[in-house]
Amino acid sequence: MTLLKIEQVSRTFPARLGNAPTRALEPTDLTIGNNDFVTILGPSGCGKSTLLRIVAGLDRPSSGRVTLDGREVTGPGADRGMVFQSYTLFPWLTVRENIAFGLRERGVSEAERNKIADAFIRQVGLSGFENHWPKQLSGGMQQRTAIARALANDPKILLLDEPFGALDNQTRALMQEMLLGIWERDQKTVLFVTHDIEEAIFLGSRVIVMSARPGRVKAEINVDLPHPRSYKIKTTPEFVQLKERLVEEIRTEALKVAEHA
Ligand SMILES: Nc1ncnc2c1ncn2[C@@H]1O[C@H](COP(=O)(O)OP(=O)(O)OP(=O)(O)O)[C@@H](O)[C@H]1O
Repeated sequence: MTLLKIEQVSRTFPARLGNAPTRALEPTDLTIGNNDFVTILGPSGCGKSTLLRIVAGLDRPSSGRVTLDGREVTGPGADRGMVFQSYTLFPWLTVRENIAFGLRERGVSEAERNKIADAFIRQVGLSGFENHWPKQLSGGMQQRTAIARALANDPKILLLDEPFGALDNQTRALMQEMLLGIWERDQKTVLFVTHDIEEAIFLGSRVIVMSARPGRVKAEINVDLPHPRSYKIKTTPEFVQLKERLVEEIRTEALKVAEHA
């Protein structure tokens, strides 16, 4: 069943300070089904974040429309859970309070929201850190908290914009496994932006490759690797073959960017 529909969505940023307008996104179509895990891969500046921000309702398209569960997106809403690359926790709230923030806004009782928050704290492996402040956490732990905060609102779709981009490789690999484990268990719908090819394949059921700016969908590749996936899958011939194909696709686009730089 279709959950998210992106129809002919484009974005041009208006001219500023004598600069020409920036065409960030060509008219783009994308359909995401319930429980899909879709990864969007593309060279720097191809409009990945722009597309995600439009789906989140943080920006408006210049043309086209986005519908979530049949309703047009016109602004932010609790039906979409967002996680960014930069750490966005509220510094004045503890881990538990950060995770329970949306529930508090919705008027859920303290006992109930603590119960829900603690369940997500366990899921993301943060037991024992409930009462820590964000500044006491590593980058990986902050992102675990941000993911738990997004999940605690039980959104229809999770929107993740390079959530592991600032983490070291070891932490990043562990976070990928954690997120995939949650998806495999709870069957959430996820739209995940990355420029890391391995990450896009390991996590995704489908990889969307975007072209160089102005971005458009250049290729859609199904990832038919079995679940549950462990990190060991990254060295299988099937994985390596997919990786080689995507390296070629991305390289072509990156070269176009370099030629115009
Ligand atoms: N608010 C804005 N005003 C003007 N131009 C913008 C704005 N936001 C983005 N752009 C431009 O639109 C293009 C696409 O940007 P976007 O951040 O969506 O790319 P991206 O694919 O997410 O890049 P990266 O992988 O480097 O994060 C870029 O050329 C960027 O400079």
